[in-house]
This record gives sequence, structure tokens and C-alpha cells, in this order.
Amino acid sequence: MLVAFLAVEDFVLMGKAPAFFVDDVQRSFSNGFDLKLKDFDSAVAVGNKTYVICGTDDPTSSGVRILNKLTGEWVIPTVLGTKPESFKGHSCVLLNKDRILIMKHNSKSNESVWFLEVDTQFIRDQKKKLGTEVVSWSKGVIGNAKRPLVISGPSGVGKGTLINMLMKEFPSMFGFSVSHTTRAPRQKEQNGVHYHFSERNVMEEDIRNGKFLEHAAVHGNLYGTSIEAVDVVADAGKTCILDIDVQGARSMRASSLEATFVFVCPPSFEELEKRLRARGTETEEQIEKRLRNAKAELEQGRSPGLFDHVLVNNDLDACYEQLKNILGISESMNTVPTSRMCIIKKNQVTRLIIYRLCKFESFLRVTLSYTASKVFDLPVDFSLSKVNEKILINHGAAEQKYLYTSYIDPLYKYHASKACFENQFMVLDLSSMKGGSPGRTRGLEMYVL
Ligand SMILES: Nc1ncnc2c1ncn2[C@@H]1O[C@H](COP(=O)(O)OP(=O)(O)OP(=O)(O)O)[C@@H](O)[C@H]1O
Ligand SMILES: Nc1nc2c(ncn2[C@@H]2O[C@H](COP(=O)(O)O)[C@@H](O)[C@H]2O)c(=O)[nH]1
Repeated sequence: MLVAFLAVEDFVLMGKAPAFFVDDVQRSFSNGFDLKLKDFDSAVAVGNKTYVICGTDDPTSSGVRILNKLTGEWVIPTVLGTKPESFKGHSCVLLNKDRILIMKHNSKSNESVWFLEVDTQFIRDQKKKLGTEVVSWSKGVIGNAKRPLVISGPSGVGKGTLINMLMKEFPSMFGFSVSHTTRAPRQKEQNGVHYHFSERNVMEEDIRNGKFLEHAAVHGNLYGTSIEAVDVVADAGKTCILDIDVQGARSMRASSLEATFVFVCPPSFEELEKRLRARGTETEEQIEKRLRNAKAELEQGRSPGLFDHVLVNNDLDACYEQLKNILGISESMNTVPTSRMCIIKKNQVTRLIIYRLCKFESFLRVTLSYTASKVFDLPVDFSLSKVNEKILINHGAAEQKYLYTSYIDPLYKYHASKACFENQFMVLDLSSMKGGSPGRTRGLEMYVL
């Protein structure tokens, strides 16, 4: 039976690996209760509970079971988030007593890192909401995502218009988070582009299954941002724009997603009504409902600490300029500046210099993105040790582990180089770790020593 490397609370395997036998492991993690570990299962103790992470390819398996070490009772928790598809050989280590880091053996580094949250704020909230034990998976992503932009404001104020202008001018910088909604599509609205138009019961089921970052009842319909909608944009290296109502903005503020929050106001209530009517997409009844809700939204938009910026959309172009200022962007970020183009026409030598400069800039961009997304092959078997914010991925013999342990002590630098020479160590750096369930855990770095 293969039991992946285990870590108990602050205990971290370092130096010579103790000779763990399965029975010892079971006893130390279970207070004497039988853990019934199968091939590829691993166990992690967190306080009075032992989390057994089942190494299986069976999609019907919950993947996790919890032993209460005081009572000997087993609980199958509600499992939220996206769990790893194939999940056999793996190693795990407990982080900050609130989440377990799991690394898949024999995998690519961009697919290998997963977190099982067991006691984070998100888990505590979900436990209260669902009244069950809850755990939640979150995929670890190497590198950082751009800070998303949340735009809120009453219906008809011009959020969609401003977002379209931004996406049209800077198509490679911004991507739209396509929300789910139960409202009917308007003419010209396409499924999967403007919204994912959903049946209420399907959307409610997806919400229960933890697929949404936020959701709210708006003007009598259900709207929500799925985890997938934001991740797709972030994974493409773009800034994700969310067009959501004030309730949604509030939920996002309280979540692990660090975003820029912008509230758009109309110059007057009369102008808002005029725009909503002129758009001609709602019935009279719906317009009245939206206008009633607008009053409350305009008040909530001023809630202290909720929005970072408030824009008044009077003159559209002026408002758009202000939005670009907030985002620190200008036309020059999308096109070659006209001033440069003039020089190119005038002078051949300058033209050459600028050409080289552009070449160098693009070389730098390619190199940087390559470094950020370099993919490693992880070995068939390895153990993990935690040293401060760094996880050492060790696939060598026990003696080599010892040598590496010496390396992290500055007194033993000689051993360090020897260890690195004899055995390639990989490091997963968690010091810039951000986010987490129900989205992804980003800001990780992985490198070979
Ligand atoms: N500054 C402006 N001046 C005049 N009309 C505007 C201005 N900004 C937007 N509009 C118009 O107002 C109408 C509503 O704009 P838009 O659809 O972008 O609003 P919205 O905030 O996205 O609404 P909803 O929340 O209902 O989707 C559109 O017809 C748009 O062309
Ligand atoms: N909380 C959320 N609000 C959302 C989301 N997507 C859109 N919205 C807001 O709904 C209203 C109405 O939109 P409409 O397209 O029917 O006019 C508007 O204020 C949007 O900002 C969402 O995912 N979550």
C-alpha cells in the first residue's frame, strides 16, 4: 500500500525521513480508529479531525472523508469547488491549519497543485449556510492574475456601453466575465457571449454545488458570476471585467477576489429614466421595477468602503476617459504612439532604433511570459516538506533530504551545493499566494534549485 507523505499541524518532515510504516501512520492520525486507507489514499490531521483524501479516478467518489477522532465517526463532507480530475499518487502537507496542499505525482507542474480548504473563512461561511461539514477544492495556478474590474450601477446608467468601449479599444487587455442569468435573452443577445441564459432550477443547483463566486436576485431574475467565467479570462492573461449589481459587488468585496470596484451614477434620475426608455429593451412594467430598484442602488453605491471609485456618466466620452484614468491606461498601450510613427517617417536612423527597441520590448515580453509559465515535469514519487512559505518537493533518498535540510541553514552552505548537485530539488513558493476557494489559488511560483 502506498501512503503519500503526511504532515500533522506544525509537524513538518525535514532532515532524515522517519521510518513511517502504515500502521504507525494510521495510529498517529486516527487516535487508534481504523482509517481504512486504500491505495493512493492519504490522511492529514487537523485538530480533532483526520481528513482522508482518496486517490481515485472514480468521478462519483466524493474524494474526501473525515474522521472525528474524539467520537470515531466518519463524515462525508459536502465537497465544493473543482476537484482534480485524475487523482492517484499524490503528496500532501497542511498549511496554516486551514487548507491542505496536494501535489499530484507524475504530472505537469501547471496541473499538479491543488488546495483542499478545510477551515478558511469561505468554508466556515459555507458550513453555516449548508449545515454540513464542508471542504472545497481550489486549483493552484503558477503566476498572478490581473486585478479584475467590477463595474456596478443602476440599470440603464451605461455600464455595458462603457465596457464595450473598453473591450473594443483594448481587446488584448480586457475580457468580459459572462454571467449566468434566468432572464430571457433580448434581441441580438447571444448565449455564451452576453450571458449564459439558464433555467432557474439548473442555476440554483449549480449555486448549491459551489460553482458561483456570487449570485443575486436582480429585478426579479437570478444573476450570477461563475468561477469559470472569471478564470477563463484570467487564464488568458487578461483583466476580467464584471458587470454586476450592488449586491454582487458586496459579495465580491467580501470574497478572496481582490478587484477594483467602480460605481457608475447617472447625472440625474430623469436622465436615467430617459436612457432606459430609449433603449427600448424592457416592458413598461420592467422599466418601472428597474427604476424603483435604481433608487436603492444609488444609495447603496455610496456605502463607505464598498466602491473604490464613483463615476458620473454624463458625457459618455468624458466618463470613458475617467475610467481609463482609473485603470491607468491610455491609447499608447494598445497602438504604436502616433508621435513615434511620425519620427519613423522622418528619419531612417531613428526608425532603425525604434524597430530594435520594439523588437527588444517584444523579446522581453515573450521571455517574461515564458518564465512565468514554464512547465516542469513532476516526478513519479516525491515527498513534501514545508519551510516557512516554501514547499520543498523532494524526490531523492533520505540522505539527500538531510543535505538539503542543511542547505536552508546558512551554517551549512557546503552541503547545500552538494545536495543540489546530487539531487534536483524543486520549490513551490507560496509567499505571494492569493485567492482560493471558490476561485483559484494564484500567485504561486515553482522553480528548480
Ligand atoms: N453618457 C450617455 N449619454 C447618453 N446615453 C447614454 C450614455 N451612456 C449610455 N447611454 C445609453 O443609455 C442606454 C443604456 O446604456 P447601457 O445599456 O450601457 O446601460 P447598463 O448600465 O449596461 O444597463 P443594464 O444594467 O440594464 O444592462 C443605452 O441606450 C446607451 O446607448
Ligand atoms: N449580482 C450580479 N448582477 C449581475 C450579473 N450580471 C448582470 N448583473 C446585473 O443585473 C442587472 C440587470 O442586467 P440586464 O442585463 O438584465 O440589464 C445589471 O445591474 C447588471 O449589472 C451577475 O453575474 N451578478
